[in-house]
Amino acid sequence: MGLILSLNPGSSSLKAALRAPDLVRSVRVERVGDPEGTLRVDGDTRPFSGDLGAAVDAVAGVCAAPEAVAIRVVHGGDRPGPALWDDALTHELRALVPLAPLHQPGSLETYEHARRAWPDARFVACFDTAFHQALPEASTRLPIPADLAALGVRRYGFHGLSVESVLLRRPDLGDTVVAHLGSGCSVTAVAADHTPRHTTMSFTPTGGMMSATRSGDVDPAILPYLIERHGMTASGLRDLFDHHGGLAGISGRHDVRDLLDADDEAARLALEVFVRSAAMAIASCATTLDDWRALVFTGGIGEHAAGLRDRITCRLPLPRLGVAVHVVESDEELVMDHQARLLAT
Ligand SMILES: Nc1ncnc2c1ncn2[C@@H]1O[C@H](COP(=O)(O)OP(=O)(O)O)[C@@H](O)[C@H]1O
Ligand SMILES: CC(=O)OP(=O)(O)O
Ligand SMILES: [Mg+2]
Repeated sequence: MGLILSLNPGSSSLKAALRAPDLVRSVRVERVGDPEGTLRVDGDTRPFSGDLGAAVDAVAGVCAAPEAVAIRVVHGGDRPGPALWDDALTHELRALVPLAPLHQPGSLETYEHARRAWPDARFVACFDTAFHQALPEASTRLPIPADLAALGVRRYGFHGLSVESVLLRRPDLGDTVVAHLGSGCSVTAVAADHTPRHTTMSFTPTGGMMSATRSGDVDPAILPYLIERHGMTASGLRDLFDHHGGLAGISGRHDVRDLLDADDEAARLALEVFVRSAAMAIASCATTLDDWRALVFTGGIGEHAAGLRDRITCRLPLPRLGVAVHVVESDEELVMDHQARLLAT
C-alpha cells in the first residue's frame, strides 16, 4: 500500500506523520512562528522559528513524495466524513473561515504549500467536526429562537479526530469523558457505543472551557457592554476572545510549560482558573452519560502535565463514582491516515 502523509496544523503546532501504513517518519513543529519554536524529525530536535508555511516546507524537505496527503481541517460544516480536496472544497472551506478564524486559514495555507510540494498527490480533508455530526439535537441546539437556529447557529463541536484516535486506542472504556487539553481545550462525553453525547466547544472553537489564548464561554451580555460602553468593534472582540483570552488573558503567557516554571501571582491564578474550568467542563459533560466509567486526558497538556491532571481530578469524586482515569496520547494523524487510505488509494 502507498505512502500517505498526514498533516495536522493545530493552533500552536504542525504535526506530520508519513505512513506506509507503518510509521515511516514523524515530524513535529511546536510553537509555530515563535522564536522559541522547535522542529523534531523522528527523534532529532532543533530550533525552528519559521511560520506555518515554512513548517510545511520543512516537512516536505524530509518526506518522500506521498501518494496521498491528508490534512486536518477544523471546520467542515455539516460534512459527516472526510472528502477529496478539489477547488470546490477550497471554496466551501474558505466560507467557514469566520467559524474557525484561528484554524481554517492555516489548513488552507497547509493545502496550498503541500500542493506545491507534491503536485501529483491526491488530497483529503479530514474534519474535526465530522465526529460530532452524530451529537443529539439536545446538544447541537443552542437556546436561541428557531429562526436564528435555522441560519445555522448551532453547536458543531471540535477535536473530533482526537476523540476518534482515543476511541481507536481504547475502544472498550464504556461511557467516557475525553478531556482534550492542548492549545485548544475541549471536553467531550462519548457513550460506550462511541456516539457523542455532548461537547463543550460550540459554534466555533472559541467556546466551551478556557484554552491557551481563547476565553471560552463568557457571559454573552459582556459583548454589548463592551460595544456600547467601550466602543469595541466586531474584529476587536474576535481578537480579544481568540488571542487575548484564556491563560494568555490572565497571565500574558499562553504555554503551560512557561506558567508551571513561573513563580508569580498571575501565573498561579491563570492555572487555578484553568483547573476549575476543566473540572467544571468534565463534571457537566458527565451529566449526559448513563453510566460514567472513564475519564481520558489527552492533548499536550492532558498528556504531559501530571500535576495539573491531579489538581483537576482532585475536584471530582471519581473513586466514589467508580470512574477510572486514563492518559491516552492523541494521534489525529493516525485517524487521518485511515480516512485517507479508504478515500484516496
Ligand atoms: N511537558 C509539558 N508540560 C506541560 N504542558 C505541556 C508539555 N508539553 C506540551 N504542553 C502543553 O501543550 C500545549 C500544546 O498542546 P498540543 O495538543 O500539542 O497543541 P495543539 O493545540 O497545537 O495541537 C502547549 O501549549 C503546552 O502548554
Ligand atoms: C479545535 C482546536 O482548538 O484545535 P487545536 O487544539 O489544535 O488548536
Ligand atoms: Mg491539536
